[in-house]
Amino acid sequence: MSDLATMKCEACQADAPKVSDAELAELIRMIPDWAVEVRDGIMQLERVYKFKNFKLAMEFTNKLADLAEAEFHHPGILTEWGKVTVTWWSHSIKGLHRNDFIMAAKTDQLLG
Ligand SMILES: C[C@H](O)[C@H](O)[C@H]1CNC2=NC(N)=NC(=O)C2=N1
Repeated sequence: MSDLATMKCEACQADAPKVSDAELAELIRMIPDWAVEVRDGIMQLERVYKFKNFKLAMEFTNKLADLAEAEFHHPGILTEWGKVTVTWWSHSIKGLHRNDFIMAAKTDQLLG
C-alpha cells in the first residue's frame, strides 16, 4: 500500500492549492483502483467497492464515516445493495487536494 495511507490530512483552507497536473499524474499512480472524474467542472476521485450484500456494504460505509470524522475530510458516498461508490474531492477548493489522495488510500485500507 502506498505511504499515502500513513499521511494525515491538513485542514481544508479555501486558499489551499489544487494538485498540479504533474502531482495528479504522480498521485493517481499510487491509488491505481481509483478513477479521476470531472463533474460540474470539479475534478474528483471515484471508486466502486463491491460487496456480497447490503449489510456488508453498510458496514463498510460506517467504517468510512468514522474515518472521515477522524480526519475531518468527508467523501461522497452512494451505498447500494452489494456496492458502495466513494467520491473524494475538496469542497473548499472545488477540486482535488493532496488530502483527497490520502483519504482514497486510507479508504482502500478499510477493506482489511
Ligand atoms: C466547514 C468545512 O465543511 C470543513 O472545514 C470541512 C469538512 N469536510 C470536508 N470534506 C471535504 N471533502 N472537503 C472540504 O472542504 C471539507 N471541509
